[in-house]
Amino acid sequence: MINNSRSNEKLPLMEAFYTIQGEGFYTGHAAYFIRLAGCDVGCHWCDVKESWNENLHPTIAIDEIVAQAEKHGKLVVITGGEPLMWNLDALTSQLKQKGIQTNMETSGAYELSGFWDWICLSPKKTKLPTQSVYDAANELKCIIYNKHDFTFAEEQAARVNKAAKLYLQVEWSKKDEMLPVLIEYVKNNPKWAISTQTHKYLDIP
Ligand SMILES: C[S@@+](CC[C@H](N)C(=O)[O-])C[C@H]1O[C@@H](n2cnc3c(N)ncnc32)[C@H](O)[C@@H]1O
Ligand SMILES: Nc1nc2[nH]cc(C(=O)O)c2c(=O)[nH]1
Ligand code: SF4
Ligand SMILES: [Mg+2]
Repeated sequence: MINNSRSNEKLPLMEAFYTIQGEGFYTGHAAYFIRLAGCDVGCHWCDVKESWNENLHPTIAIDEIVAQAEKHGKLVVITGGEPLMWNLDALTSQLKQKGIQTNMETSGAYELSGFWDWICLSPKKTKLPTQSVYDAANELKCIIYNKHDFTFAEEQAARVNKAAKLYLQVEWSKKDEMLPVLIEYVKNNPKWAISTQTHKYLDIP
């Protein structure tokens, strides 16, 4: 049941910016990113470790986050940090009331909340996804840092719902070493597609 009332709830916000989605199924599409603070999953290669401690970022009223989002197109990507550490029902229902598409980037480590048009699940070994996110994910995006990550990716593909699109994305610092391996893997296992962090090549946020 969507809560239609305006809310005074707040969420910890690291940053919000209008850019081009760099990864996964929506690569190339203009999107307003809302990066919520807080994450305890602890990926050693995480490219946004500044987001981990929510106490270092302000808490902002959801009304205000939505008012800013409204100024920038019709597609929002909620990311973090780990966005599912927070209940996202109020934020996503308000965005939808404004006619904005709600996409999310998540590790799936917490129970699903919110009302979503698209969920990108990027599972992590340190804190596996909940069943609620395996069931709802629209795409599975597994990060390849070393060869063992292909095994982990196959295990995750077996757990996610069968409609989810499957992507392998090279960990940025390992791309010179692992991208050729990833390319061969996808040629041999064509149920997967490659996702690259195109925004880093384009030098945009
Ligand atoms: C920073 S995370 C935030 C959302 C959520 N915590 C998650 O991990 O899905 C956004 C996306 O960036 C990916 N990512 C983070 N660091 C990366 C890196 N060094 N190389 C490639 N992808 C990375 C994550 O796996 C995830 O798909
Ligand atoms: N351009 C751009 N695309 C992205 N896709 C997922 C991102 C994220 O950090 O969640 C991201 C990001 O930080 N920038
Ligand atoms: S789950 Fe996401 S935000 Fe958290 S450490 Fe891993 S990549 Fe970074
Ligand atoms: Mg990023």
